[in-house]
Amino acid sequence: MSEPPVSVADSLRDRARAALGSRNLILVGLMGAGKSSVGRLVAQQLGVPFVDSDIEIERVSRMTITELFAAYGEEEFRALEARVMKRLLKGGPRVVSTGGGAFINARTRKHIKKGGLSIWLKADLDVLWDRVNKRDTRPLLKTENPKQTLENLMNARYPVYAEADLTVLSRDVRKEVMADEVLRAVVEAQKESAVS
Ligand SMILES: Nc1ncnc2c1ncn2[C@@H]1O[C@H](COP(=O)(O)OP(=O)(O)O)[C@@H](O)[C@H]1O
Ligand SMILES: O=C(O)C1=C[C@@H](OP(=O)(O)O)[C@@H](O)[C@H](O)C1
Ligand SMILES: [Mg+2]
Repeated sequence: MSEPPVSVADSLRDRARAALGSRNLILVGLMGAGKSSVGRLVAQQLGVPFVDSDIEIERVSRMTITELFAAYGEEEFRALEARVMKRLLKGGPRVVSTGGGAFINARTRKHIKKGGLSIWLKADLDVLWDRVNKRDTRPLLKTENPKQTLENLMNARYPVYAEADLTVLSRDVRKEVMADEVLRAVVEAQKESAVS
């Protein structure tokens, strides 16, 4: 009996799942890049658990990110974030979406590099701004000129995000298209490491 035809989408999913193996896939990048929403779709496609470090931080602290920043400041938030990330990365495979500052913190970055395959969702300022200015849940953008603040963060952080294992351009296309591009990047990375 002949095999049923395998759809292109199924084979991309299967190939990405095989390429990931038991590693975690960790999404990094600036606020608004789509880490939380695209990460969730990628996990569904791969059939592995999804965790978002911000949601996990809010769960363990029983406070919102905004409340944490207001009560304890950014430094304490980063220390908590580092501890939560270390724990989330212990098991695998998982898709882990990080908060935008996680990969910038040296301790957290070390956990991420050790904990799996990192992928930078890279976007330009206008794409990010269009997305983040619709909500006021991001304490770092509560400034007089939040678009300028976002641009300053881009300038400071992009060289660090560039240390991620993989990069995918986050643009104005559907989240499902972005999720497919992430899967494709995972497959391509595996092919390249097999050749070298
Ligand atoms: N590819 C996309 N197309 C349109 N809107 C998007 C896309 N990716 C994310 N968004 C929207 O942009 C906002 C920020 O996305 P989110 O996933 O929270 O980003 P991050 O976690 O990187 O800050 C959300 O409202 C989300 O629905
Ligand atoms: O860039 C940052 O430093 C932050 C990004 C946020 O997550 P998202 O990138 O998911 O918005 C959240 O962790 C916190 O507001 C700080
Ligand atoms: Mg997020």
